[in-house]
Amino acid sequence: MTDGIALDKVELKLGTKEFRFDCALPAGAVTAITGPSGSGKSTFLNLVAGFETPDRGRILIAGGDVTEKHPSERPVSLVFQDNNLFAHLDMATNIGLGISPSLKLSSGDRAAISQALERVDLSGFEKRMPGTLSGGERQRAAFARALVRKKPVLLMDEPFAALDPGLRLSMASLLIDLHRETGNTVLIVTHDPDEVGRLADHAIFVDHGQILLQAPAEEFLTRRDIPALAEFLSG
Ligand SMILES: Nc1ncnc2c1ncn2[C@@H]1O[C@H](COP(=O)(O)OP(=O)(O)OP(=O)(O)O)[C@@H](O)[C@H]1O
Repeated sequence: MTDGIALDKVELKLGTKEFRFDCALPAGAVTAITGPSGSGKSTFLNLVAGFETPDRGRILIAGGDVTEKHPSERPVSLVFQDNNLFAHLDMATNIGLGISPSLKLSSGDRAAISQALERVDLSGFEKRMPGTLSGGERQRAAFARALVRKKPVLLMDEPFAALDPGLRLSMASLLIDLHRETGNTVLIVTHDPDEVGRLADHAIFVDHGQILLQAPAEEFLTRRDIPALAEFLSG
């Protein structure tokens, strides 16, 4: 049993692809999910988020069995590459959806939304529409939406992949700051070994639907004995 996240002998078949995940990820740490394209990184995250349900095995979050729970009932918030903002809703409303899907927001909730916008350097953006924001601003807004949910687990699927290198660095340092403040458990899917070095305490390497290595980030980045990992690390 773990306070973090466990995939306990999880098996899943999607089309012709088979996935087997059996691992425990530590609470309060940033774990990078890496691996070649098509290896199963997003599927791993989808199992934790509840967008996929295992054929066998269990998913545990903070010691609780969430295997049969709907995504909305799991103690997680999500940030994806395309940030999932609704184009026809202003920023305060988009972020409010993180608190209440029915948008029954109290004045306290509205204050929390403004605070979260401030925290990601978007003060005063409440009435702006997503289409009027730059890519980096939209991604910061997605962080703000994750922040207001105050969930113990943050799941991110290549959240910085669409950003230019400078923005990628500033978003990474924002993530590190937010992680220090909240102490939450973070899973981040990334293609980029440099991002593992910058952000992660631990890393797992997925290949053909299985975990080939789980290790502290420093060890992970220096291992050369697994050919697929060596290839991934050499870029
Ligand atoms: N619903 C599905 N039905 C059939 N095959 C699927 C389904 N979902 C995913 N797959 C396949 O499973 C494999 C793993 O997909 P997944 O998206 O988890 O990989 P990934 O490691 O995140 O890849 P990438 O880095 O390219 O985003 C891929 O070959 C994909 O085509």
